Amino acid sequence: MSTPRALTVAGSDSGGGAGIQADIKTFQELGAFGMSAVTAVTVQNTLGVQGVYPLTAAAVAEQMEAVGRDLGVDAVKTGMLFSADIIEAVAEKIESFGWRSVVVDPVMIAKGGAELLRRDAVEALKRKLLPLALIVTPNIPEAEELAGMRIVTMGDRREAALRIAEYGVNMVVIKGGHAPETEEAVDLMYDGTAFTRLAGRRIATRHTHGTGCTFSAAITAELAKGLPVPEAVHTARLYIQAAIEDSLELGGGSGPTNHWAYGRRKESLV
Ligand SMILES: Nc1ncnc2c1ncn2[C@@H]1O[C@H](COP(=O)(O)OP(=O)(O)O)[C@@H](O)[C@H]1O
Ligand SMILES: Cc1ncc(COP(=O)(O)O)c(N)n1
Repeated sequence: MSTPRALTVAGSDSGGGAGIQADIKTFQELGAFGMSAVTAVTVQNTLGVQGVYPLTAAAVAEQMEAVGRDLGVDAVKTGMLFSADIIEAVAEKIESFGWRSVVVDPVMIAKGGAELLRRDAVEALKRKLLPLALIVTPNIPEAEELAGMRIVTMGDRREAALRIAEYGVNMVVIKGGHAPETEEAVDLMYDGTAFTRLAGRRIATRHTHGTGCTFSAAITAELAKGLPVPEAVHTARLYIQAAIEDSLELGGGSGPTNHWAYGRRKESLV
């Protein structure tokens, strides 16, 4: 069997819980070979983002070209893209390589409030990148921005998913981590015709740094292995649930999730 190859185009998180670091750990745990094109270096720990140093769009495009041309890519995800220039360069490379298994995590604002996507880049994300995405995974504030509406109820979420799908993306998953406190964390998936509710037990914890990155990376790893999107999303939901439940309790703020948890649980069942 050939080795599944997954590429992340995202920012570096020095704290290791989100961004490129979360993605590569997740790829590895789920059995995909991980590669990266770094868009920006962030100075970050569990207490927040203390600095953002973006790379040029050319540097991002060259990294994608280097891995695409030589190692090959079965699935790609995007995370923090920071500027319209970088988004345009990334979209251009995805198109020129003809990559189809494309997961767009439309990272905008870090949990502590730092801007990871410039406000003037949102339009480029909608017009250039979403039409190339197989699946887009906004959290509620990101879905509000993309759909141009407030989201309070599940009905609002369904309406937002319909609006986001109009940009030409096949599947939309609006994640529920930011929804008001309930017993369950519920993600809503829209596949162009039907809605599916993906629910898990909501864990009372502050250690949710990088949950969105980890969830979208798990989807990407499964797509790289050739799984269909609904199955990839289902596995990603189990992966992030385990990673949040078996918290590592690291750092003085919002700590990382446990990228080993899913694999260790599976091993203990064998
Ligand atoms: N406290 C929690 N308990 C269980 N699952 C959670 C919790 N917080 C987030 N999740 C799950 O983690 C994933 C990422 O969600 P979310 O936090 O909304 O994304 P982001 O990190 O992009 O803001 C989703 O599948 C969501 O349901
Ligand atoms: C480099 C980088 N990329 C993304 C996030 C978002 O993290 P989260 O998944 O917690 O919203 C982050 N904090 N840093």
